[in-house]
Amino acid sequence: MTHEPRGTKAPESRLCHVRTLLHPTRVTLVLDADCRSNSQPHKTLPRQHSPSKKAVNGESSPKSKKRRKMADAGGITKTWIKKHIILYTGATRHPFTVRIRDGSIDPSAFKRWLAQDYVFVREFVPFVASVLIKASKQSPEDMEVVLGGLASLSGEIDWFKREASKRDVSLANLTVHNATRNYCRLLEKLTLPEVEYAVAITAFWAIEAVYQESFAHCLEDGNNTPPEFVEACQRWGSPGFREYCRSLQQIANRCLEKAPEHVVAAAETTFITILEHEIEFWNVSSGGT
Ligand SMILES: Cc1ncc(CN)c(N)n1
Repeated sequence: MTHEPRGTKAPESRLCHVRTLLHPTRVTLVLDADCRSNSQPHKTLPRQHSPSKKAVNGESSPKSKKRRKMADAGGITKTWIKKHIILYTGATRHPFTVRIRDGSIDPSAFKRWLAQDYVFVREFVPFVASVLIKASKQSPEDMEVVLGGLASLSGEIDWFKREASKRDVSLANLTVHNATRNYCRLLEKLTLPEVEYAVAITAFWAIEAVYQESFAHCLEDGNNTPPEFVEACQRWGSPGFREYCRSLQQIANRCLEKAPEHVVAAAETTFITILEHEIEFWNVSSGGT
């Protein structure tokens, strides 16, 4: 499957037609007639066109005023979380992680997740490396935050190998599920040099934030997380990882405030697409194909 440059449909018009159906083990996304179905390619890359000078300078259009308001309200990404709260909750409170938290997780579901996420993380490395290259051209501070994330992936890959061997999960000759393959293809597209930094850093933040929120919930008060899964939850649910995600979010907000309208629109579409992919990915872990 290849991803074409994104279409012209505004994210707002798509999202008002999205519903999620909750089921004990999976979250189903339902898109109405004028939205694409789940099986169609995701369109996330910015269209190549020249924005007007006003849009570039972000000066006086009603949209740029709206953006300034969003910045004052705690950042554009925060307003997107609120705007797309159904999808966001679908990704961050998925039955898979909720079951880890309440202790009812099937160990075979955890093993399935482990193997698929190992595949994902290996593909995540070149994506993060591409964000690092883009960050290095923006600011030394951004570069250091992204470099920290990239460096930690080496330990993460080792952790997956150790966990797999502890749990008798073979990482050789894995069957890669469609949801994993599709998500990896999205990462590949987002790795391209022509993807704007604002879009790439927003994607990076969203990917990390879903795991942070999901696994932090498994450690919050009232949890019944079985001891054998606590280490996994701490990997992404720790205060340190939360701080790192906040730094990514601040970088994304800063870039989005300065970006032309078409890049902001592309970043929002990418944010939505990532939430959809995260849900599909959890669904596989919960027993889907
Ligand atoms: C699918 C997925 N999403 C996010 C992460 C966190 N890096 C991950 N490991 N896997």
